[in-house]
Amino acid sequence: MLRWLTAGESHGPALVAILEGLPAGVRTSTKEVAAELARRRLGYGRGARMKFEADEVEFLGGLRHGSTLGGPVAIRVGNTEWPKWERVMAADPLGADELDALGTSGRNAPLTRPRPGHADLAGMQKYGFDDARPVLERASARETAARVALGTVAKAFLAQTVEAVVISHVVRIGTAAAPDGVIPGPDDSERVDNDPVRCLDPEASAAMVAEIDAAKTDGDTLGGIVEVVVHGLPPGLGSHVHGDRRLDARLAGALMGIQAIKGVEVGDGFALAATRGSAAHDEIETGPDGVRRRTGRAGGTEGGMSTGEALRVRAAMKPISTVPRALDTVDVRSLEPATAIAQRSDACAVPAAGVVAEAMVALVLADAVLEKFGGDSVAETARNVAAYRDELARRGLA
Ligand SMILES: Cc1cc2nc3c(=O)[nH]c(=O)nc-3n(C[C@H](O)[C@H](O)[C@H](O)COP(=O)(O)O)c2cc1C
Ligand SMILES: C=C(O[C@@H]1CC(C(=O)O)=C[C@@H](OP(=O)(O)O)[C@H]1O)C(=O)O
Repeated sequence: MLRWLTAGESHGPALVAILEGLPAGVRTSTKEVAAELARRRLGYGRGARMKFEADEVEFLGGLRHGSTLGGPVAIRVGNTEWPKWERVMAADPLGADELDALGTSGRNAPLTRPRPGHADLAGMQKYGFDDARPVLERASARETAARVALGTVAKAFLAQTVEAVVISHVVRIGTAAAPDGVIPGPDDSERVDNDPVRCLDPEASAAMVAEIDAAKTDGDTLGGIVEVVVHGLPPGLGSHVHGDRRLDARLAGALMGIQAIKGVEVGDGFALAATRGSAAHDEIETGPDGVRRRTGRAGGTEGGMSTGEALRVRAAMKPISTVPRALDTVDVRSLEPATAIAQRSDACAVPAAGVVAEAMVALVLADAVLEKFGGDSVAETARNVAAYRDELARRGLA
């Protein structure tokens, strides 16, 4: 239904992202994408590059006068670092003089001391490189800017069809955790973004900032956990009929596809494993809004389908792998023990990972909405959504 693809290197001229399969009439703009990209750059613990680099957004196709045309949407996110890397990352072969001028030091120095936890060593083994540069350029989470650009369009589609709102917050950085049960509402986005670590609980936020400061002082890095919450989804997105159509499986795959994400939890997932069924499942009752779950432990999916309750998924991020107090490694040329590459880096990027996770969840949900409701225009999709909701109401089920 909906397909997406990104291309580009961390220090190349630009990232390019394509979204194919979106109906006509989704209202969005360069300004809206730029605002989402700005959210991704924020967060206490990000490295120097976030300050001096800007994201240059340009729609290359699929959008006219602020409305999608039904064709592939193509977005370019320019890397303002490019002038410094023009030679090192040149697409075309360099002449002998240019190669001489470039040399093998500074930015062009071969990176032969792979970082534990990054893609360096496995990438060098797999692709036959003896330099980590060609690997890290694409493994870098710079690529997540392209995903967030597409996620902005997916979010607009969700808002304009099913009227769903996607929001995220940070629930853990290192050992500092937000209290359980603090879940952002649909209007809390600004409040979350105004916090330095995008955490809703002020005390936990202060503890997270202190933990980042301590890690930096020790030349160390941190990971954590983000939670994405989606309000307003209809029941019945995804399906129980086959594993690869399950909404929870599709969300987990998309979140695990983000750099450094090593665990995904739907609702109270892992905690539920330790409780009895009577205390784990969300009992069903009728009320003014039709048939509803009394609690939200399942995180808004049952049987691989959305339940119509708030969707809640968590993603666990491992600590940043460029550890300033460099870790032990091996120099792949000499095979002698060495310390790993440790250039400038983020100390903690969990707040940014939350924004990226929102984008991935929005893309999966936009795909699931199109699968269920179809439509070649936003108006058509919205009509189909309204007809489904009317039918659920007629049956007393919504
Ligand atoms: C938003 C974001 C920013 C990141 N920044 C850095 C960084 O500055 N330095 C670093 O070594 N890793 C950083 N990472 C993590 C690496 O991209 C990631 O650890 C690496 O790709 C290997 O992860 P993997 O084992 O999941 O592939 C970042 C990840 C994300 C999501
Ligand atoms: C550039 C971004 O993140 C980068 C992700 C990243 C990594 O290894 O994943 C390493 C760092 O890049 P550099 O080594 O050039 O400083 C981050 O700055 C970004 O998020 O826009």
